[in-house]
Amino acid sequence: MKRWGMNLKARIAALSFHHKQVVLVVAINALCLALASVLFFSTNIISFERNLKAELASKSALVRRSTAAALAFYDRDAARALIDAFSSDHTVRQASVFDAYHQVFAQYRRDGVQLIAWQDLSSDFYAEQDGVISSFEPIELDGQTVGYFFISADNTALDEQTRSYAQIIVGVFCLSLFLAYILSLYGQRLMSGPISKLVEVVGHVTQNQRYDRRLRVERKDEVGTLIKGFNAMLDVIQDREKQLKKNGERLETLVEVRTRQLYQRANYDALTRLPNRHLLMDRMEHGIDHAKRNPKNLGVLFLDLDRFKVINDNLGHAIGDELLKKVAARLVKAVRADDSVCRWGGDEFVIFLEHLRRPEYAGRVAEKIIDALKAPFELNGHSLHISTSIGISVYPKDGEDSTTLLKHADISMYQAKGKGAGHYCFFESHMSAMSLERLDMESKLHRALENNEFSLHYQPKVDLKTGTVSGVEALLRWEQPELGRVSPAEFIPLAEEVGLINRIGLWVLAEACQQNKTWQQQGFDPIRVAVNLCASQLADNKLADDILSLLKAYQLDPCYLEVEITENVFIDAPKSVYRTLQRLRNVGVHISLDDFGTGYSSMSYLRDLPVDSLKVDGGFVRGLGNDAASDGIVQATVTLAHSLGLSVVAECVETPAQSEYLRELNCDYVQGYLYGRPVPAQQLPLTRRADLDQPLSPAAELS
Ligand SMILES: Nc1nc2c(ncn2[C@@H]2O[C@H](COP(=O)(O)O[C@H]3[C@@H](O)[C@H](n4cnc5c(=O)[nH]c(N)nc54)O[C@@H]3COP(=O)(O)O)[C@@H](O)[C@H]2O)c(=O)[nH]1
Repeated sequence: MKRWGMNLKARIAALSFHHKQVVLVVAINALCLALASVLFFSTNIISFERNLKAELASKSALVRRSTAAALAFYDRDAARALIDAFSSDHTVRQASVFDAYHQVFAQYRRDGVQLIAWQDLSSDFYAEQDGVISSFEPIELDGQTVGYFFISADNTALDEQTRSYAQIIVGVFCLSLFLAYILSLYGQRLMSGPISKLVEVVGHVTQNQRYDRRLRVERKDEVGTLIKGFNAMLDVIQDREKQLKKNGERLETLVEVRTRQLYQRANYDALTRLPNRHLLMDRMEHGIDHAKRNPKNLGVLFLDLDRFKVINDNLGHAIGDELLKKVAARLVKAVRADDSVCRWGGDEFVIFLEHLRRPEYAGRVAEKIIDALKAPFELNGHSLHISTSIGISVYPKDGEDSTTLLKHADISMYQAKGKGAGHYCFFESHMSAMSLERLDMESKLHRALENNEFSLHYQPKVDLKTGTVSGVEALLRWEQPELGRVSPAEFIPLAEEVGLINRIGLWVLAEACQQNKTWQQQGFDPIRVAVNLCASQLADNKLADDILSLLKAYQLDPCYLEVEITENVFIDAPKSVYRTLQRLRNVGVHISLDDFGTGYSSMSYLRDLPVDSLKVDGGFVRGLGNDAASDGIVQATVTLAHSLGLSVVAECVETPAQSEYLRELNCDYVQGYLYGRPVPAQQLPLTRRADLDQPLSPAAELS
């Protein structure tokens, strides 16, 4: 039963809304009809039965009144005549009149009906049997019971009536159910037709994802409002859909652009727009794979710009960046379209040559590149000169994978740097070991300051007129526990490259100032101590402050400090370098131009430089007396310096002849092995008067 109920519930739930409503209406109708039928049926049957009984009771009353006299006069015939009248009434089964002594007085019975005896009569007023109704009552006359009357009749009329009522009820019930069904079908169609359409449109919208269908609003009731609302909702959805589509398209474009940007960012250098190292490696790998299948040469050129750091530090990063862009453009122009020019990082570029007929042709490309960079770069009113050192490795000779080829090109680039600016160098197998050495030295150099491995040696400068030591040049020495003494010519360029020179340079300045003060405190005549400064130190805007602080800290008069700078620091130098030097000079620090004659010297620029003396390069001094050009240069330098009010120092004076010659040329000061090699402070042969023809002997050492 429970299962049946659940099945019915499930079936009803599965019905459409329209059918549910029909079922509901029919069910309610059936219920009402059933109730009405039961009510109608029961009231009618009851009243019919009551009528039958009333009729029987009135018949009984009539007979009792009529037979009372007959009983009183014991007139059986009269009573029988009255009773027999029932024979015409086919419903009466039997009628019996009993006298006061309960004896049958008169009787009628229909054929086949068994007569009832006095003793069978119950005291009930109506003793009912199935399909029979009866009446049994006393017959009274003047208040005295003179007899009894019993009558029974068929109840079949009631059955017939019941049956006919039932037929009517069933008929009416069925007809009205049918009508209710038909009417509710029609009514529901009328009511829920628009809802069905609504459902259909919803289905269409959901299935096809198209929001252009609309329902006609034909009604003004709730369904009409619902349809209006539904249409409005579709309008909103359609608008949203359009918006979404537009947004989607915009997003797609954005994703495309971003993907392109990401690709660009991942594979290209943001500044120069050249492929970056990632894309280069990719291209190299691809090229090597190809070359493995179709044997051919590939070239890798590793470029490092010379002096870029100086320009960048001096003129600022903005100009440095512009310069890199212009260099990149010239590189691209210098090589063929199928060669890959990539920015490796900083001022380093790599050019990958995929079509190299012969390994040596890579050298021609290098030459082309060096030539391409020769013309100055005009930037922000500066005419900048830059060159590049190029290392070359060739596949398959120098390596069969991209990493090895790059490493070998890098190593040979350092070799090229060793040759001076603007050179190239092919990789050779012995270079690997040299490169490892360099790396090793680099790491040792990083620890040298902390480990107190540096010291200063001092070389005297002698006044040619008085023969006295007028000053000393402080020269840095590095005593590395494992490598022994490392030449400054070797480690100073390395310190510049790895960015350690400024820290080391500051240490040199502090040490030299302190030592000079110590000499003064020890009672020696005050002398000037010269310290070499390189370009990146001068590019540091804090340099003047640092030097002034040191002088103050060691209470050294600025006139006892000299800084030696090379002409190269002025090439493309920003105003700040001049300001630094001018500031130092203003307080009395002596400024000397080292290696004079080897750089870009020109009369006009010399006039404006904040310098006090020129130091003739040792190369010219060595040529004195042997080489007319050297003689001429030294002579011209002395004349020029004096005409500008500058003093002249000649370095690397090794022989008395050179010394004599310099005196004749009117040179002011000399420095060289002839007067003393660079030695530690304690061994410095400081003399008040130098013997110009003899090197200072350790015997003359002051203590
Ligand atoms: N920025 C800094 N540079 C420095 C510092 N200390 C040294 N240096 C530079 O290193 C280069 C090599 O120096 P060094 O090996 O000390 O050579 C110097 C002298 O020893 C050498 N010299 C001196 N007299 C003679 C001589 O008669 N003959 C000869 N063959 N060599 C001699 O010359 C070098 C001095 O050169 P210069 O500076 O040009 O006066 C060198 O470039 C140093 O400048 C430092 O602290 N900071």
